[in-house]
Amino acid sequence: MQVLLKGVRPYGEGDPVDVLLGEGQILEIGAGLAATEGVEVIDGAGQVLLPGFVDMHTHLREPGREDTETIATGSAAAALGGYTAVFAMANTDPVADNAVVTDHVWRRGQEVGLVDVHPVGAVTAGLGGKQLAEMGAMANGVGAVRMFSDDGKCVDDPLLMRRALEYSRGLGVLIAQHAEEPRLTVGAVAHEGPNAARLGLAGWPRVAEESIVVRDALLARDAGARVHVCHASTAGTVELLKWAKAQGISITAEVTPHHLLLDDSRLETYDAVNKVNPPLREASDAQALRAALADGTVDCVATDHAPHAEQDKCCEFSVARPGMLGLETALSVIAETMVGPGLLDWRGVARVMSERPAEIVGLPDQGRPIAVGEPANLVLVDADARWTVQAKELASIADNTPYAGLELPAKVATTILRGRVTAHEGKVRAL
Ligand SMILES: NC(=O)N[C@@H](CC(=O)O)C(=O)O
Ligand SMILES: [Zn+2]
Ligand SMILES: [Zn+2]
Repeated sequence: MQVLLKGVRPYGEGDPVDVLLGEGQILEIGAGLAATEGVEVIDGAGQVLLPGFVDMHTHLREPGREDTETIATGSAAAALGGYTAVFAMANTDPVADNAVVTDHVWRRGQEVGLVDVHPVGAVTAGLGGKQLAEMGAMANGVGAVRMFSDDGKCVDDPLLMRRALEYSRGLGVLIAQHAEEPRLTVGAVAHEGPNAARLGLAGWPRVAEESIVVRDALLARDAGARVHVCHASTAGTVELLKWAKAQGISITAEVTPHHLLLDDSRLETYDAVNKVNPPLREASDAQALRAALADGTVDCVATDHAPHAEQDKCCEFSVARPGMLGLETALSVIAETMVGPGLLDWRGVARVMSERPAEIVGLPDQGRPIAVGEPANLVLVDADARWTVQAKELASIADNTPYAGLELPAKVATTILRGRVTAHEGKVRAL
C-alpha cells in the first residue's frame, strides 16, 4: 500500500512538500501530489520529516524479565518514539552470548514488525568478564550481530578487552563499552559529589568512567580497532574523546537524553526512579555533554531505555536497580535540551538520532537522506506540540520514567518502517 505524506518539511527546512511512499521506498517528492485510489493520505501540515531514529542502546527484557518489557512492548515504545531500528542489549536472562539467543531476538523483532530489533551480542560468556563469547557465530547467524557489549558490566580486564578489540577488527564489528572501573564503584549508587555526601549516598566518581575511556582509546589505537563509549556522562570524558579523536583514534560515543537534561540535584527525594548507571552527574557535566553533542565530539544520542519492575524501583535507594525508560521521551528531551536552546537544528537532530548511529553500527538502510529512491524509514515530528509525560500512558510495561508529570516540547506524530506506518497519533499499527 502506498502512503502520501502531505505538507511536510524535510529537516524542518524550506517550503512544505508532499512525499509519496511505496514498495518500501520514497517514490516521489513534490508540491501538490495527488492521491490515487488506495493511497493512505497522512496530513503532515507543519510537521518536520526526518529519517527514522536509530537507538544503539536499548534494554528489552526478553528473554528473562518479560514482566517488565518484551520485544513486543519495547518495539511499540520504540515505534511511538520515532525509532525504526533499535539495538537490544545482551544483559538478558539467559545472556545473549550465543547465536541461539541473538537469532531469536532478531526473529521475534521481525515477527512483531514495528521496528528492526538488532541483537547486541555479549563480549564475554555470561557477561562474566573471564572469556570471550562466540562472537563469530553470533555475527554469522540470522541475527547478523554487528555490535557487541557487556553493557551493565564493564569489560574491565584489559587483556580481555584487548583481545575483544583485535577480534572485532577481523569480524568487522563494533565493541561498545560500559565504561566503569568496578574497583572504583564498589557499593556506589550516586554521583560522587556534594549532593551524594549530604544525602549519605555512596559515591560513583567520574574517574571510574574516565579511566576506562582513556584505557580503551589506547587499546583501540594499538589494535587498529574501533571502540564505542556507551552513555558518556562526564565533562572529563568529553575532553578525553576530543583528545583521542584528535589522535586519529577510532572512538565514538553516545549520550543519553537523561544525562543531557537531569542532574544529581534530583536525588533529594531519594526516589530511585533517578537511580541510573552511570549516575546523574552535575549540571556542569550536562552542559559539557550538550556542547559536545552539538559539535560532534559526542557522536549520537542513545536512550539506554532500561525498564524495571515496581518492586525493583520502589525500595531503598541503595538496593533499587539502576536504569530508566527512554524510548518514548527521547525526541522530546532532545528538543528541550538541544533544539530549544539553539544547539541543534532539525538537521542536527537527524544527524545525532539517525545518521550517525546508523553509520557507526553499519546499517545501510537507516539514517539515509530524504530523497527519491531511498528506503522509506522515516519519522514525522510535530515540533510545536507540548505534552505532559504520564507513566501509565507509555507503551512500556514498566513505569520507571523520571519525566512523569513533566511537560516537554515536540511529539512524534507518525513513524514509518519500509513504507509501512508503524505508529500514528499515539497508536501503534501491528502487522
Ligand atoms: N543503565 C542502567 O542503569 N541500567 C542498565 C544497564 C546499563 O546500561 O548499564 C540496565 O540493564 O538496567
Ligand atoms: Zn551501561
Ligand atoms: Zn544499558
